[in-house]
Amino acid sequence: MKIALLTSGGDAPGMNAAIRAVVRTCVYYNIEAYGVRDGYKGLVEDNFRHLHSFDVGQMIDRGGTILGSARLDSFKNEEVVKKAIDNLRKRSIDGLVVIGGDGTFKGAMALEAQDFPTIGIPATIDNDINGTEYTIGFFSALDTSMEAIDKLRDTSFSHQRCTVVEVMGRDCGDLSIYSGISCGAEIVVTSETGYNETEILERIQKAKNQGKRHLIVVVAENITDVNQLAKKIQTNTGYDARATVLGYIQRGGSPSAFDRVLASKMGILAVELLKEGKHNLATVSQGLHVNSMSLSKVLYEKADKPNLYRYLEKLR
Ligand SMILES: Nc1ncnc2c1ncn2[C@@H]1O[C@H](COP(=O)(O)OP(=O)(O)OP(=O)(O)O)[C@@H](O)[C@H]1O
Ligand SMILES: O=P(O)(O)OC[C@H]1O[C@](O)(CO)[C@@H](O)[C@@H]1O
Ligand SMILES: [Mg+2]
Repeated sequence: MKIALLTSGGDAPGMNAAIRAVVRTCVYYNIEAYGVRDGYKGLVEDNFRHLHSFDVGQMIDRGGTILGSARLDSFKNEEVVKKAIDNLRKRSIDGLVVIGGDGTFKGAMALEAQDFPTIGIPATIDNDINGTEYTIGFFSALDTSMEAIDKLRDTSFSHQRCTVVEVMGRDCGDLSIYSGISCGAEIVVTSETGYNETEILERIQKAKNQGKRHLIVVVAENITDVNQLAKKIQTNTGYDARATVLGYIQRGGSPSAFDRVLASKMGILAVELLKEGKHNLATVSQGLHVNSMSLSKVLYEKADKPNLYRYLEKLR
């Protein structure tokens, strides 16, 4: 049997641990593993490499992805997907493991629609895949944002400032809300909370009137210009205000223990599913366990996520 694997979309800490687990599990079961360079781009350009056990040594602790990643918009085109499948079939590859976010999973569904057996492993700092409680990379990115906001708190307190911090997550507020809980932020704004500038300014003004020395406001990306918001806070509330965009540091760095374990469990399961002839599935985290679920369900069925804002309210 031959299995190919790729990483796609934004890189996430723990992708290397997932690659390692897929390759080493293949070696365990006498399956040939082939790494594809730069996501779907390498699939279309026929950029494959046979991977051995030693090729994935010394990397469980490394951020990024040794296979490289890319965004290939043309993969939405059926002809481009067919070209990728031609390359896979030419090499007699029996199944493919794709490691990435929701977009990557849509690519997996496009491959399945053309009858190519595919398994998705969720890896994105955004935690925006419905059917899995957590995605690989999310908690590592959270550690990074938590450490950064802790540092901002030091200077924010010292200078009696209102500190506005922009956190990544595309359209999903999870990284922002978890950052807010773990750093004790006073206000968190995400697409789920909605953006009501007047109300935010009123709340900050109220904190000032109550004698609060400083404030942390976490704002998810794609909501508003945080520099402009800081200016408005300074003009309207009496706080000196500054904005910081955390940006791509959230994508890098060594994966946390949680992400390494999650990636290892999911990598093993992905290979075992293909070995058993199962596909069109994603690996998902459910509590402390790793399970599998159909790609369409994982993407489109609304998950019953806990309402984390509840915790924030009580901690204010
Ligand atoms: N509808 C689709 N059909 C086929 N392929 C798709 C589709 N959507 C996305 N893809 C492929 O998946 C790649 C990765 O998707 P995307 O850029 O959305 O990142 P992602 O996997 O969601 O990761 P992240 O959001 O963490 O950066 C795209 O560049 C494209 O090649
Ligand atoms: O790397 P790019 O293409 O700028 O994408 C940025 C996006 O990717 C993510 O970092 C996830 O990988 C999102 O949080 C962000 O919106
Ligand atoms: Mg995505």
